[in-house]
Amino acid sequence: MVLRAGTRVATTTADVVWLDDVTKVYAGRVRALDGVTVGFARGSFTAVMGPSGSGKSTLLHCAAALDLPTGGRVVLAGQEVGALREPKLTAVRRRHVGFVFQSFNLVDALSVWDNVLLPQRFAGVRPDKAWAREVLERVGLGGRERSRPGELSGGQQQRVALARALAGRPEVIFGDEPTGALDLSTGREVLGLLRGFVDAHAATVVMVTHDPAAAAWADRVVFLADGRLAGELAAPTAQQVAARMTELTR
Ligand SMILES: Nc1ncnc2c1ncn2[C@@H]1O[C@H](COP(=O)(O)OP(=O)(O)OP(=O)(O)O)[C@@H](O)[C@H]1O
Repeated sequence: MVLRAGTRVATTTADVVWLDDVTKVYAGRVRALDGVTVGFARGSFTAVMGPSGSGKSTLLHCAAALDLPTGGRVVLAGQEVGALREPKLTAVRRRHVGFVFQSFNLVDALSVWDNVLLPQRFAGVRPDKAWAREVLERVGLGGRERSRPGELSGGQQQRVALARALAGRPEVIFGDEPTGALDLSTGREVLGLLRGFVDAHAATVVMVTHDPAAAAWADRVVFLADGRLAGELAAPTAQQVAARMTELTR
């Protein structure tokens, strides 16, 4: 099948994101991903784990259309990413993807409310303010709309980032160590919120983490080793995940 820019691809599965034999080579020699085929179904919560340097961030970046693969295909929200060029690529990302990073990445000069609506404004879409308000309520920040990020705790800032990721009703939310900078109980709250949005709103979450306890909140854990898929676990427990990680790092 020849795919043109903007072509919508009919996949046979309910996958919101699909990587088909994806390879990513950096600087012509570092094979960060090597023939990875994996899909992320609508309404699912997936954790991506693997030893340091195994390709987790690269997978996330390729899946989120932040980077293009060297080989293979990435289909995001029905669009073949590799067939798109800027500014269409950015438009697809802004419209269909939400991000939650370890470092929150909020704009300090803006209020909580303006941070939450920022991606939609960048995307040039009319913000759904009623939904944004509801999302802020759900993450426990109703009434803090006028606060600045610097006035909030780390956990509250990550909840703002979560509200921002959800406010545009993205097809998929990517988390890059979203609890990495949080203490245990605050991290649990954020994971519980992500889990709640998957269960109640059929949100789709793909999260890179090093923490087996965080991965245990997911429906499935996908393991990477040396840029290749190294198995997966459904309905994982933290103990199972930790045991698998020990095998992979041996
Ligand atoms: N921009 C880049 N240029 C060159 N090599 C890169 C680049 N980004 C990543 N790599 C290399 O690709 C491989 C995979 O890196 P990646 O960051 O995806 O792994 P990771 O599993 O996320 O690692 P970590 O757990 O340490 O964050 C590593 O060997 C890394 O050094």
